[in-house]
Amino acid sequence: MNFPAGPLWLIGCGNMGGAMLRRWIAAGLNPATVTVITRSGQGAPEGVRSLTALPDEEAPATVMLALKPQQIDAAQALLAPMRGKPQLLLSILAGVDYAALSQRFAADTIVRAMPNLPVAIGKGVTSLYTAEASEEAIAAAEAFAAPLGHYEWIADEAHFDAVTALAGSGPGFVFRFADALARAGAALGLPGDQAARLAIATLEGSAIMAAEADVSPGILADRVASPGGSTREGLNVLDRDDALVALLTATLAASERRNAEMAAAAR
Ligand SMILES: NC(=O)C1=CN([C@@H]2O[C@H](COP(=O)(O)OP(=O)(O)OC[C@H]3O[C@@H](n4cnc5c(N)ncnc54)[C@H](OP(=O)(O)O)[C@@H]3O)[C@@H](O)[C@H]2O)C=CC1
Ligand SMILES: O=C(O)[C@@H]1CCC=N1
Repeated sequence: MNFPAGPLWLIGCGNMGGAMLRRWIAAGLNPATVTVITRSGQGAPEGVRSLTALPDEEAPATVMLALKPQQIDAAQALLAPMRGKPQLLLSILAGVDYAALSQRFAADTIVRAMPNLPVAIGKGVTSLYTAEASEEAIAAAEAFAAPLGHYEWIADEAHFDAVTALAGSGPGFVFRFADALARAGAALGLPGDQAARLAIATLEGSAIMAAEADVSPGILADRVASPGGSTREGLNVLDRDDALVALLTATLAASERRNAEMAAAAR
């Protein structure tokens, strides 16, 4: 799939915008078609023009908003003098909804995109939502999403905050789990560095196996647990009163709530 024709402007290029842009360039996007605009002029990959104000000699085909949700008004002020309107405006701002975006920004099509950090290695998850789009605009959004890893359209925007909690924030929770697994191993007496290596390699193999399996992770967990063996004893701790499910439900609910607060602040 080819990238849509440029120019592409990124407003903000930090942890997430930078990860996406680096991946796009690795997948063949011509860096000469990209302009990054930030306050500091820092963070753009090599070969990409980096500015602190809008370029006045070109009109962008695509604009991606990659600053913080709390900076949406600054983005609106920054883009106000833009010539014409882009064909596609992508927003990765957590929480900020389609209505808040369309009130502030003119574009032929606005698409909310919620990536996660493994986009950096082409193994991310990107959720997409738009209220209205032509086939051409959908193809353009997918051309940007495809090199990042798995992507899905979310039919109902009301689910977007939950999707953001599960997949957008998800790597944060998984990294924390990896750390906790290692610390638990160290608490049993393993050297810390060895426990960390074993925990990460175990997560890597298990995630790849779950992705390739034709049965659910629940069934795979049962396959690890030999009858009367030690895994079942450990699973009993996670399963007692649905302890792990309850913990993760509370975790996602807290994130979802914060997304809703950020959405309300942007309205
Ligand atoms: N981190 C993640 O895993 C994910 C983040 N997101 C979303 O991505 C967005 C960015 O998050 P993240 O990359 O983590 O944040 P960072 O703080 O790493 O990056 C923010 C970027 O915005 C720039 N910026 C801030 N203010 C302005 C401004 N007024 N004009 C232009 N640029 C500005 C900053 O540069 P400077 O300070 O130089 O202006 C920086 O490049 C957020 O909306 C977040 O919800 C979505 C999914 C996952
Ligand atoms: O923490 C945040 O607000 C963003 C949203 C998803 C991941 N990071």
